[in-house]
This record gives sequence, C-alpha cells and structure tokens, in this order.
Amino acid sequence: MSLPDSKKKPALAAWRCEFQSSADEQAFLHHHLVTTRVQLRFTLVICSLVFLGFNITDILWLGYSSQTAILAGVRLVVALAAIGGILLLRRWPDSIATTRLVASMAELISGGGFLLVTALRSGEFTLHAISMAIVIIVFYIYIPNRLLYSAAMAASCTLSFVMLAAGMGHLRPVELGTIATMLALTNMFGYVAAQRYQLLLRHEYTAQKVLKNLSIRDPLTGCYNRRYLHQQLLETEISRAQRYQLSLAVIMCDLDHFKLVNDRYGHHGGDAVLQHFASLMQALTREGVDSVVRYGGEEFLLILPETDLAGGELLAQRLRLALSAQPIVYQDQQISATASFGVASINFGRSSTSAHMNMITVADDMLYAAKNSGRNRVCSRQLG
Ligand SMILES: Nc1nc2c(ncn2[C@@H]2O[C@H](COP(=O)(O)OP(=O)(O)OP(=O)(O)O)[C@@H](O)[C@H]2O)c(=O)[nH]1
Repeated sequence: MSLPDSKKKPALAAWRCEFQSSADEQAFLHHHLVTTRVQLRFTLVICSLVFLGFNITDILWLGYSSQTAILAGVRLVVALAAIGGILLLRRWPDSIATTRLVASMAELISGGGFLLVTALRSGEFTLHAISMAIVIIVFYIYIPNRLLYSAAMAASCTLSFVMLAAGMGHLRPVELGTIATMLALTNMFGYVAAQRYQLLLRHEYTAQKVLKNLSIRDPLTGCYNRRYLHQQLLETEISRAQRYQLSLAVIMCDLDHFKLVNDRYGHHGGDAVLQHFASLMQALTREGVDSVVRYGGEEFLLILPETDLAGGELLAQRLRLALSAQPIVYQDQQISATASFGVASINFGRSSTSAHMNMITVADDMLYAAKNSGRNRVCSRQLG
C-alpha cells in the first residue's frame, strides 16, 4: 500500500481531454454520471422538440406536399430515437457505456436527419449553413459525449453537408467556400470550447479529491485520521464483516519510549520516526483493503478486513521485526526504534454477541499488556 500523496495530480491527455489513467477516467465518469445523464436527457428532449418544431418551416417553404410528409416522417424518427435513448438511460442508469452509446446515437441520428432535411429542401443551403453551425455547437457542447466522438461526428457531418451543398445547392464557388470556411471555424471554436469545459470538469474533480483526501488524512504521516475512523471507516468495515460473516482484526500499536526519541533527536527527529513507521505500515498492508489510522500522537490503529487472529498476529510480528531491524537515518544519525502491538480479532461467522463494540478497547488493553511485559512485543486476544 503506497503512501497517498494528496498533492499528486493525475495527468490529463490534452487532445482527448481525459485522464491518462483509465482508472482515474472511469472514476471521474462514475462521479459525474448522474449529471451527465440529466444533461443528456435534457438535450434529447429539447433537440427533438426543436426538430419537430421545424416542421412548421417545412410547411411554409414546401406547402402540404409529399416532400413535407417525408420530412415530417424524418423528424418523427429523430424524435422517436430520442425517446428510445431516454428509455435506455432509464433502463441502465449506472452504465457509462449506455450513456455514451445514447449520446453517440443521438449525434448520428440527428446529424443524419438534419442532412436528409437539407437534401429534401435543397433550395436553402445558405440558411441550412446557419442550422449546421448550431448542430456543430450542440454536438460539441450540449450532448455530453467523449470529446473525440463528438469531434468525429461534427467533422463528418460538416463534410457531408459541404458535399451536399456542392452537389445540390447551386451555389457560386465563393458562396460554397465561405460556407465551408465558416463551418470549419465553427468546428474549431466548438472543439476549443468543449476542450476547455472537459478540462475544467476534470480539474474541479481533482481539486475535490485532494480536499477530501486532506480532510480524512493526517498531514504528517498520510495515514487516515481519527475523525475519519469514527465517522465512517470503522462502521463501514464492521458492517461489511457482519453482512458477509467474515473475520475482522484490528492492531493497536505504539512506539516504545518515544518521548526519549524526541528528547534525544528533537521533535523533527521524532517526526521522521513517525513517518518511517507509517510508511512501513502502509507498505506491509494490502492496498485498498487494510487501513492505517493515526490514532494518537505515536499510536496507530490498523484495520484488517477478512483477517483472523493468526493473520493479525503475523502482520504485527512482521511490522515489529521490520521496525526494529533497521535504524532510521535522520540527518546523518541513526535512530533505533521499536513498537508494541495489541491485536484483537472477531469472527462474525461464529460470534453472535456484540463483542465488536469494544474491539478497539481490547486491542488497547493488549497493547498495554505488551508494554507492561517489556515492550517490543505482540499481545493478542480473540473476541466473542
Ligand atoms: N515528534 C513528535 N512527537 C510526538 C507527536 N505526537 C506526540 N508526540 C510525542 O510522543 C511522546 C509520547 O510519550 P509517552 O506517551 O510518554 O510515551 P512513550 O515515551 O512512547 O512511552 P511508552 O509508550 O510507554 O513506551 C510525547 O513526548 C509526545 O510529545 C508528533 O506528532 N511528533
């Protein structure tokens, strides 16, 4: 388990505007999923209403003709696809893949529908170019999708539009060139705006994570603090062990004669010993499973899920030996340190008592038994 670094910022890929680590990106997407779904639903509703609403302009331009009926059909298909997307989002609310699929389908179908409308109303390409610019902005900004997907959809839609305009629009070269340039610029500014927005969201997420980390950890050692232990950690681990009828062990440990270390090497020397001991505990425990808490000044608590008494004792002995085996180097001096350990474990599969209520107290009693019997040793007791 590595010592968490609250100042470390995850790297971002500039063009994709995603975290370079896919684990970080997935965590961010999950964190943002509810907002993304609300935004996507809102966009689908508004876009399909606008799409349907433009039926009026079809009638105004073409009257009641077979072309108008086809256009109405196209618009209806786009609106129905949007409703299908909303239903999919409701069916799989926790799926990032579904959200992306719906966003991409929305871009594909609305882009295709829009191109069909322009082809069927081919006399108004200059006006359609304005709508095309709006469609590009909607793709980049309002449909929450992977930036690369949005960019690909917007660019291919633009290209198809320009080709349609060239083939069917009866435009002079200068008009066609102006439309193409204007739409290329719209793509460029849309991309830049989306890029800034995506980066901003990820910076904000990183800042929130750093702040959360700072609020639950001890600044000197990087271990969890006692407030986090009592507010969340202990209850979470006990409930999980109870639910799945598992063993849970805790180790209370305390550096021996630490006052003497401070007296001899100064407070900073003492701090170096605390940091060394903390990083030993972080290194020898399971990352993402075990928790190391700074319980008091030079007292630490380890919470070890799915660990029986023998497992807890083994870890405590390993830590004890690792600490005593190697002196800590501090400003060209070597500081020898030892610690005492109290282990308590409970098996929720066998225990029907409320013995876990005083688990920490028992570990603390064992720690003082270790201190009283000479220090630099491990004492343990099974609960329940
Ligand atoms: N350097 C440093 N010292 C600390 C910190 N927090 C607590 N201490 C010191 O830790 C020492 C604890 O001393 P005691 O409680 O007497 O215990 P001890 O000397 O370790 O003796 P035993 O626990 O009985 O082996 C005190 O001198 C505290 O000032 C800290 O963050 N940094």
